[in-house]
Amino acid sequence: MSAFSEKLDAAGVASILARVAERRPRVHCLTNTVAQNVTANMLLAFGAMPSMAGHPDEVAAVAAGAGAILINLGTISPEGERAIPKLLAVAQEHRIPLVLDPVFVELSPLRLRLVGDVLASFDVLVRGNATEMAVLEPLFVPKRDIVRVTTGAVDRIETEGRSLSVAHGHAWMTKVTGLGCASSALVAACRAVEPDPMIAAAAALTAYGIAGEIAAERATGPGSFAMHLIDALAGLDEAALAARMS
Ligand SMILES: Nc1ncnc2c1ncn2[C@@H]1O[C@H](COP(=O)(O)OP(=O)(O)OP(=O)(O)O)[C@@H](O)[C@H]1O
Ligand SMILES: Cc1ncsc1CCO
Ligand SMILES: [Mg+2]
Repeated sequence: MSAFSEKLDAAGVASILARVAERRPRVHCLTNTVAQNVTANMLLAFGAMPSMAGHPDEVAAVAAGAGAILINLGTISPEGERAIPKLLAVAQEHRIPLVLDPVFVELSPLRLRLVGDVLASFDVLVRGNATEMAVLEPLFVPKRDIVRVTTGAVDRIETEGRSLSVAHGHAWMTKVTGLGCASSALVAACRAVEPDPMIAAAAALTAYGIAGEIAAERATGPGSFAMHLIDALAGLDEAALAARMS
Protein backbone atom coordinates (compact mmCIF):
# COMPACT_ATOMS: atom_id res chain seq x y z
CA MET A 1 0.00 0.00 0.00
CA SER A 2 1.42 3.40 -0.90
CA ALA A 3 1.63 5.92 1.93
CA PHE A 4 -0.78 8.84 1.97
CA SER A 5 1.43 11.93 1.86
CA GLU A 6 0.26 14.72 4.20
CA LYS A 7 1.17 18.36 4.55
CA LEU A 8 1.32 20.59 7.60
CA ASP A 9 0.83 24.35 7.13
CA ALA A 10 2.28 27.28 9.12
CA ALA A 11 -0.88 27.61 11.22
CA GLY A 12 -0.66 23.91 12.13
CA VAL A 13 2.98 24.21 13.22
CA ALA A 14 2.25 27.47 15.09
CA SER A 15 -0.62 25.91 17.00
CA ILE A 16 1.65 23.13 18.30
CA LEU A 17 4.38 25.65 19.22
CA ALA A 18 1.73 27.69 21.07
CA ARG A 19 0.70 24.60 23.03
CA VAL A 20 4.33 23.97 23.99
CA ALA A 21 4.72 27.61 25.09
CA GLU A 22 1.51 27.47 27.12
CA ARG A 23 1.92 24.05 28.77
CA ARG A 24 5.72 24.06 29.06
CA PRO A 25 5.97 20.26 28.94
CA ARG A 26 8.87 18.66 30.73
CA VAL A 27 10.92 16.33 28.53
CA HIS A 28 12.92 13.83 30.52
CA CYS A 29 16.12 13.09 28.61
CA LEU A 30 18.36 10.09 29.19
CA THR A 31 20.88 11.34 26.70
CA ASN A 32 24.56 11.38 25.89
CA THR A 33 27.24 13.41 27.62
CA VAL A 34 28.14 15.24 24.39
CA ALA A 35 24.65 16.55 23.62
CA GLN A 36 23.23 17.17 27.10
CA ASN A 37 23.88 20.90 27.18
CA VAL A 38 22.74 21.77 23.66
CA THR A 39 19.67 19.54 24.10
CA ALA A 40 18.65 21.26 27.35
CA ASN A 41 19.21 24.72 25.84
CA MET A 42 17.26 23.87 22.68
CA LEU A 43 14.31 22.63 24.80
CA LEU A 44 14.35 25.85 26.81
CA ALA A 45 14.46 27.98 23.64
CA PHE A 46 11.46 26.00 22.40
CA GLY A 47 9.48 26.77 25.56
CA ALA A 48 9.75 23.27 27.04
CA MET A 49 11.49 22.20 30.22
CA PRO A 50 14.42 19.78 30.25
CA SER A 51 15.23 17.26 32.99
CA MET A 52 18.32 15.13 32.51
CA ALA A 53 18.65 12.86 35.59
CA GLY A 54 20.10 9.44 34.84
CA HIS A 55 20.70 7.60 38.12
CA PRO A 56 18.91 4.25 37.76
CA ASP A 57 17.53 4.46 41.32
CA GLU A 58 15.82 7.82 40.83
CA VAL A 59 15.13 8.03 37.11
CA ALA A 60 11.62 6.55 37.42
CA ALA A 61 10.62 9.09 40.09
CA VAL A 62 11.98 12.00 38.07
CA ALA A 63 10.46 10.86 34.77
CA ALA A 64 7.03 9.99 36.23
CA GLY A 65 5.69 13.55 35.85
CA ALA A 66 7.24 14.27 32.45
CA GLY A 67 5.20 14.99 29.32
CA ALA A 68 7.54 12.87 27.20
CA ILE A 69 10.66 10.75 27.64
CA LEU A 70 13.70 10.71 25.35
CA ILE A 71 16.12 7.76 25.33
CA ASN A 72 19.34 8.49 23.42
CA LEU A 73 22.04 5.81 23.20
CA GLY A 74 24.92 8.13 22.25
CA THR A 75 27.24 7.49 25.22
CA ILE A 76 25.32 4.65 26.85
CA SER A 77 26.91 3.57 30.14
CA PRO A 78 26.21 0.61 32.47
CA GLU A 79 24.17 3.01 34.62
CA GLY A 80 22.23 4.22 31.58
CA GLU A 81 21.59 0.63 30.53
CA ARG A 82 20.06 0.00 34.00
CA ALA A 83 17.99 3.17 33.74
CA ILE A 84 16.33 2.17 30.44
CA PRO A 85 13.96 -0.54 31.81
CA LYS A 86 12.97 1.84 34.61
CA LEU A 87 12.05 4.47 32.03
CA LEU A 88 10.13 1.97 29.90
CA ALA A 89 8.14 0.86 32.96
CA VAL A 90 7.31 4.41 34.01
CA ALA A 91 6.32 5.33 30.44
CA GLN A 92 4.00 2.33 30.32
CA GLU A 93 2.48 2.98 33.76
CA HIS A 94 1.83 6.70 33.20
CA ARG A 95 1.19 6.52 29.42
CA ILE A 96 4.09 8.87 28.70
CA PRO A 97 5.13 8.96 25.03
CA LEU A 98 8.68 7.86 24.24
CA VAL A 99 11.17 9.04 21.64
CA LEU A 100 14.19 6.83 20.88
CA ASP A 101 17.36 8.24 19.31
CA PRO A 102 19.40 5.19 18.24
CA VAL A 103 22.75 7.00 18.01
CA PHE A 104 25.45 4.87 16.33
CA VAL A 105 23.32 1.71 16.47
CA GLU A 106 25.33 0.51 13.48
CA LEU A 107 28.47 0.38 15.63
CA SER A 108 27.65 -2.11 18.40
CA PRO A 109 25.52 -5.18 19.21
CA LEU A 110 24.78 -3.69 22.66
CA ARG A 111 23.05 -0.70 21.05
CA LEU A 112 21.04 -2.96 18.73
CA ARG A 113 19.85 -5.02 21.71
CA LEU A 114 18.81 -1.88 23.61
CA VAL A 115 16.91 -0.58 20.58
CA GLY A 116 15.04 -3.92 20.47
CA ASP A 117 14.09 -3.51 24.15
CA VAL A 118 12.77 0.02 23.61
CA LEU A 119 10.87 -0.89 20.43
CA ALA A 120 8.96 -3.55 22.40
CA SER A 121 7.58 -0.77 24.58
CA PHE A 122 4.37 1.28 24.41
CA ASP A 123 3.99 4.32 22.08
CA VAL A 124 7.54 4.81 20.83
CA LEU A 125 8.70 7.06 17.99
CA VAL A 126 12.22 6.56 16.54
CA ARG A 127 14.30 9.49 15.22
CA GLY A 128 17.66 8.79 13.64
CA ASN A 129 19.88 9.69 10.71
CA ALA A 130 19.85 7.73 7.45
CA THR A 131 22.60 5.30 8.50
CA GLU A 132 20.94 4.46 11.81
CA MET A 133 17.46 4.07 10.34
CA ALA A 134 18.73 1.82 7.51
CA VAL A 135 20.30 -0.55 10.07
CA LEU A 136 17.00 -0.71 11.98
CA GLU A 137 14.88 -1.50 8.91
CA PRO A 138 14.59 -5.26 9.75
CA LEU A 139 13.39 -4.44 13.28
CA PHE A 140 10.64 -2.24 11.86
CA VAL A 141 9.27 -4.93 9.53
CA PRO A 142 7.01 -6.58 12.16
CA LYS A 143 6.11 -3.16 13.62
CA ARG A 144 4.97 -1.10 10.67
CA ASP A 145 2.83 1.11 12.91
CA ILE A 146 5.90 2.58 14.64
CA VAL A 147 6.55 6.18 13.65
CA ARG A 148 9.98 6.39 12.01
CA VAL A 149 11.67 9.77 11.54
CA THR A 150 14.76 9.88 9.31
CA THR A 151 16.50 13.25 9.31
CA GLY A 152 18.83 14.69 6.68
CA ALA A 153 18.59 17.40 4.01
CA VAL A 154 14.95 16.28 3.75
CA ASP A 155 13.39 14.73 6.85
CA ARG A 156 11.05 11.78 6.26
CA ILE A 157 8.34 10.91 8.76
CA GLU A 158 6.67 7.58 8.11
CA THR A 159 4.29 5.03 9.50
CA GLU A 160 2.00 2.43 8.00
CA GLY A 161 0.00 4.14 5.23
CA ARG A 162 1.12 7.70 6.04
CA SER A 163 4.11 9.90 5.29
CA LEU A 164 5.23 13.50 5.72
CA SER A 165 8.41 15.23 4.61
CA VAL A 166 10.13 18.37 5.84
CA ALA A 167 12.57 20.18 3.54
CA HIS A 168 13.98 22.84 5.85
CA GLY A 169 17.29 23.28 7.61
CA HIS A 170 20.88 24.12 6.76
CA ALA A 171 24.03 22.04 6.18
CA TRP A 172 25.65 23.71 9.21
CA MET A 173 23.27 21.60 11.30
CA THR A 174 25.62 18.69 10.57
CA LYS A 175 28.69 20.68 11.68
CA VAL A 176 27.71 21.21 15.31
CA THR A 177 27.67 18.09 17.47
CA GLY A 178 24.42 17.10 19.10
CA LEU A 179 22.01 18.98 16.87
CA GLY A 180 20.43 15.70 15.74
CA CYS A 181 20.10 14.64 19.39
CA ALA A 182 18.46 18.00 20.15
CA SER A 183 16.02 17.49 17.24
CA SER A 184 14.83 14.27 18.92
CA ALA A 185 14.17 16.22 22.14
CA LEU A 186 12.12 18.83 20.22
CA VAL A 187 10.08 16.03 18.64
CA ALA A 188 9.47 14.72 22.17
CA ALA A 189 8.36 18.20 23.35
CA CYS A 190 5.80 18.42 20.53
CA ARG A 191 4.68 14.84 21.15
CA ALA A 192 3.94 15.85 24.77
CA VAL A 193 1.27 18.30 23.56
CA GLU A 194 0.14 16.66 20.28
CA PRO A 195 -1.48 13.23 20.28
CA ASP A 196 -0.65 12.48 16.62
CA PRO A 197 3.08 11.56 16.63
CA MET A 198 3.42 12.14 12.86
CA ILE A 199 2.13 15.71 13.17
CA ALA A 200 4.21 16.29 16.31
CA ALA A 201 7.41 15.23 14.52
CA ALA A 202 6.61 17.31 11.43
CA ALA A 203 5.92 20.40 13.54
CA ALA A 204 9.13 20.05 15.55
CA LEU A 205 11.34 19.47 12.49
CA THR A 206 9.70 22.27 10.50
CA ALA A 207 10.27 24.74 13.33
CA TYR A 208 13.83 23.50 13.88
CA GLY A 209 14.67 23.57 10.17
CA ILE A 210 13.28 27.09 9.70
CA ALA A 211 15.17 28.26 12.80
CA GLY A 212 18.26 26.74 11.14
CA GLU A 213 17.64 28.74 7.95
CA ILE A 214 17.23 31.98 9.92
CA ALA A 215 20.33 31.23 12.01
CA ALA A 216 22.43 30.56 8.90
CA GLU A 217 21.62 34.06 7.60
CA ARG A 218 22.96 35.56 10.85
CA ALA A 219 25.99 33.31 11.43
CA THR A 220 29.52 33.32 10.02
CA GLY A 221 30.36 29.64 10.72
CA PRO A 222 29.27 26.61 12.76
CA GLY A 223 30.16 28.17 16.12
CA SER A 224 28.07 31.29 15.75
CA PHE A 225 25.43 29.19 13.96
CA ALA A 226 24.84 27.16 17.15
CA MET A 227 24.30 30.34 19.14
CA HIS A 228 21.99 31.87 16.49
CA LEU A 229 20.03 28.62 16.23
CA ILE A 230 19.03 28.87 19.89
CA ASP A 231 18.05 32.52 19.42
CA ALA A 232 16.11 31.84 16.20
CA LEU A 233 14.19 28.96 17.77
CA ALA A 234 13.28 31.12 20.76
CA GLY A 235 12.06 33.92 18.47
CA LEU A 236 10.07 31.84 15.98
CA ASP A 237 6.50 32.98 15.29
CA GLU A 238 3.75 32.14 12.80
CA ALA A 239 4.77 34.97 10.43
CA ALA A 240 8.34 33.64 10.19
CA LEU A 241 7.03 30.10 9.62
CA ALA A 242 4.55 31.26 6.96
CA ALA A 243 7.19 33.28 5.10
CA ARG A 244 9.35 30.18 4.63
CA MET A 245 6.65 27.52 4.20
CA SER A 246 4.91 29.04 1.17
N1 LIG B 1 22.13 18.77 4.48
C1 LIG B 1 21.21 19.29 5.31
N2 LIG B 1 20.53 20.40 4.97
C2 LIG B 1 19.60 20.92 5.78
N3 LIG B 1 19.29 20.41 7.00
C3 LIG B 1 19.93 19.31 7.41
C4 LIG B 1 20.92 18.68 6.60
N4 LIG B 1 21.38 17.59 7.24
C5 LIG B 1 20.73 17.55 8.42
N5 LIG B 1 19.85 18.57 8.53
C6 LIG B 1 18.98 18.85 9.68
O1 LIG B 1 19.79 18.73 10.83
C7 LIG B 1 19.06 18.18 11.92
C8 LIG B 1 19.84 17.00 12.49
O2 LIG B 1 19.77 15.95 11.58
P1 LIG B 1 20.97 14.91 11.32
O3 LIG B 1 20.42 13.90 10.36
O4 LIG B 1 22.20 15.63 10.96
O5 LIG B 1 21.09 14.26 12.76
P2 LIG B 1 22.21 13.31 13.41
O6 LIG B 1 23.05 12.68 12.33
O7 LIG B 1 21.52 12.39 14.33
O8 LIG B 1 23.07 14.37 14.23
P3 LIG B 1 23.99 14.22 15.56
O9 LIG B 1 24.32 12.77 15.65
O10 LIG B 1 25.15 15.11 15.31
O11 LIG B 1 23.20 14.69 16.73
C9 LIG B 1 17.67 17.81 11.38
O12 LIG B 1 16.74 18.78 11.81
C10 LIG B 1 17.85 17.85 9.85
O13 LIG B 1 16.69 18.28 9.19
C1 LIG C 1 30.00 12.53 18.95
C2 LIG C 1 29.10 11.67 19.75
N1 LIG C 1 29.52 10.48 20.25
C3 LIG C 1 28.60 9.86 20.95
S1 LIG C 1 27.12 10.71 21.05
C4 LIG C 1 27.76 11.97 20.12
C5 LIG C 1 26.96 13.18 19.79
C6 LIG C 1 26.32 13.13 18.46
O1 LIG C 1 25.41 12.11 18.27
MG1 LIG D 1 22.34 11.42 15.92
